Amino acid sequence: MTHIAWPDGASDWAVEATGLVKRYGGRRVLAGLDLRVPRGGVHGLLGPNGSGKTTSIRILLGLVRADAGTVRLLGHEVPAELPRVIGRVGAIVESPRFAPRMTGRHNLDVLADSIGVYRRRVTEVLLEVGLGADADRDFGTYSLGMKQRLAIAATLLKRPELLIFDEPTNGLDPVGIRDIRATMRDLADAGITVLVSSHILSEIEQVADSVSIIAQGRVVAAGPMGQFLEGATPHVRVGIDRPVAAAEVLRRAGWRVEPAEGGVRVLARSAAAPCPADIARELGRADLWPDHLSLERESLERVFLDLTSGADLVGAQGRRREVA
Ligand SMILES: Nc1ncnc2c1ncn2[C@@H]1O[C@H](COP(=O)(O)OP(=O)(O)OP(=O)(O)O)[C@@H](O)[C@H]1O
Repeated sequence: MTHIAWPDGASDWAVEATGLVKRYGGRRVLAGLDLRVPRGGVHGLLGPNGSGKTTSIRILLGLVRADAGTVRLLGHEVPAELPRVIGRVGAIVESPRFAPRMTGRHNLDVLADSIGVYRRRVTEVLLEVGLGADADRDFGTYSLGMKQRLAIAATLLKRPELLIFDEPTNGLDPVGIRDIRATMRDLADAGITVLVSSHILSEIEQVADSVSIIAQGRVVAAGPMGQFLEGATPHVRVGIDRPVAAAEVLRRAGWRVEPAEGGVRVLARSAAAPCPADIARELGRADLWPDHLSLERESLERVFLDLTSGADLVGAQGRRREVA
């Protein structure tokens, strides 16, 4: 059972993978994975470590052969028609290798020559990723974030329509992460489709227009980002120094209550969102006084955790969150 929330009639996919199965030894790493990436925007492929993100991406790029299933990249079947489409796709799957004693620009010049791209394109791509000012420094002196941006610049040389990045912010500091995020946003705004994998929710939440959540080798939820959060009812976060007593009172009053840092989280009694004033009144009657109450929207994090938390995911399908 999956939760797919693409708009009716959506059909313009940059990536369309159906029923992908991959086994390593006796182990099934992909278990019938269906992945749709709409043309345009940033699409996040979000999943815990080991869920099959890299394997899926490698299959999309024809680097690994699936045991079953089909892949279409920009409308072409992969791997059969790969030569016809690969020039329109840029990817970073592993750490790219550049020469440390050559400048960023020189590294790209060499690459441009080898793939038959004019060198003036090198200047353009360096500017596109914000490396204009550092282009003439040795690659070895770059921060990790700058190295990663140079790798992105390299993928842009051929003016791709689709970019695929596997965990591009791994190992970066917060500034590097922010820069990569901004770069991905800029590229998408310029009309390139960006598919980016990550196991870090907040990163995807901040940059992606749509998302596929992958767990144990399958896509368990997918759709435009707004769909995930819209369907979810808001909850009230209650900051209180006696959370156990507060939870008891609120449960008796009919709310669903969960522990939360510094207090409790109150979920809907019915389809309507819980009302902070009602909660405050109930607590006040029991001589319990919260230091704050805030109405919060469900975050992608909660949806993700519900969908990917081992036992729930496999066994208790009824408990899964509907996002459609
Ligand atoms: N070449 C291989 N041989 C054997 N097992 C593999 C191989 N490649 C991947 N695996 C296994 O397949 C599973 C999925 O790996 P994959 O790298 O696709 O996941 P991932 O979601 O990208 O995880 P991570 O974020 O940790 O990279 C893992 O258990 C991994 O150990």
